[in-house]
Amino acid sequence: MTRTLITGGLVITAAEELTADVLIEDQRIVALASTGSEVAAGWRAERVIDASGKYVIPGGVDAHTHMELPFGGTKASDSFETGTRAAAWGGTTTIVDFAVQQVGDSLRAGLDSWHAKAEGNCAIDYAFHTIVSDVTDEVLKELDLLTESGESTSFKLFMAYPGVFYSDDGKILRAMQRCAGNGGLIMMHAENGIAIDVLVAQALAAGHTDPRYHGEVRRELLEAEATHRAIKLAQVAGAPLYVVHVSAASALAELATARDQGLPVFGETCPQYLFLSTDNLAEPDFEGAKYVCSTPLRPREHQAELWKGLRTDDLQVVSTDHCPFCFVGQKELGRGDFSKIPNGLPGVENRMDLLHQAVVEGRISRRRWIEIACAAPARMFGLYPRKGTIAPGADADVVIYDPTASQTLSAATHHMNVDYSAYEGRQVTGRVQTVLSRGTTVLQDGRWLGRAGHGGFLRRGTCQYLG
Ligand SMILES: NC(=O)NCCC(=O)O
Ligand SMILES: [Zn+2]
Ligand SMILES: [Zn+2]
Repeated sequence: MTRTLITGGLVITAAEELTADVLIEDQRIVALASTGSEVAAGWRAERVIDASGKYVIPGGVDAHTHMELPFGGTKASDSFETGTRAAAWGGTTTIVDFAVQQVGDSLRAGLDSWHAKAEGNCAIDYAFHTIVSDVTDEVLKELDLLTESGESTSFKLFMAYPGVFYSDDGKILRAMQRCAGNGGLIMMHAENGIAIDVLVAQALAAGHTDPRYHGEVRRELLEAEATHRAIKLAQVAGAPLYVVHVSAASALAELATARDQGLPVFGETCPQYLFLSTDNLAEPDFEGAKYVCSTPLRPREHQAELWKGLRTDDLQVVSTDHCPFCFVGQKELGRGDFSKIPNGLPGVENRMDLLHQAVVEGRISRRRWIEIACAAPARMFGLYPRKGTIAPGADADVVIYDPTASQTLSAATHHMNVDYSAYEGRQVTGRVQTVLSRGTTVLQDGRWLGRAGHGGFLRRGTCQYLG
């Protein structure tokens, strides 16, 4: 047995902050005691990490990533190896990626192919949601089996992307009805894709081909309408609902109304919607393509509403929707036709730092930072308290975070396999110093010690916000 002791840091969880020593045995946290207390003074360990002046926080849980996702004739540029390494550099120690069901195939086939991509390649632990592209009687049975076994207890459906991932309302309702009975959680990409495709064709016919039109045709109203419809369908089915990548204030208002009515409706937003805007999409010389994602970036005014939603718990989770495509050779596929720009932004390495910057700026508290980035995603997707907290019995996924270090985010220094940073040149205060993944030090004082294959697949429980 190897004992590790982290001494003297400010331990921050979603529930409390205390200056404490943390005792780890092999892969698990076994005890916490106030620094300087008699109990802590009696602890001995082979390895002692001095965290004085630093924060000791749970490793981040990023519940929305797309490593190697095939999209728009290309595939996301981070593999499970490069993407999970970058995640760890940024203080994230668990990702939940999306296994994709191809139309005509089973969910099983999609999961098998995602296991093959991830197994033996991840630096940190990982789990899978399943993207359901084809709701059939057989697939409905698979929703039961996968939820029961814990292999995948959450299922993403799309109201967008007709002809690719899109499900009509009938299919959505049937999947929701099934999850109402089996405990699975439906995740929704809420945009009216049928209407958007009409607007895309009209924009292109009018010669509007630049990246900024991506934001214009994916109208806020069409996110709000789809969010409203998804909530009503979930209500009819008696099922819980988790709306992914919420970007529009009016979509958030739909969630807030539903939650005020006591409905089991949850929402996620992403750093890009909190820190970037349509100004980025409008950057000249096709640079706006770097910021094409769906739902799209919105005008700056939406950011204050999203921050408010995070403070009031109308939004519970911040995930990255990390789906990187290089500018050269990938985003460029859409020169002359914005609809051919592969959708997605890099960010798995930046989330913890950007949210800490929000702490520095007084937008959220330190505990709320840990709640929305660690504890809530773990609870939402059945991983708590193994992940998302620092407590006896939890996996020793621990980050020593320097809250005073300053850094400049840049593609020149990041570890994601993508040739640009969506936050190029942005100064942030705070930096990950050391990262433990199940007790193993994968990053120490800016030195990479991790290895592909250390990360293991996580079976999950069901959503822990439901009775
Ligand atoms: N979000 C995005 O633009 N790309 C990834 C796929 C999705 O989450 O819809
Ligand atoms: Zn989506
Ligand atoms: Zn996504």
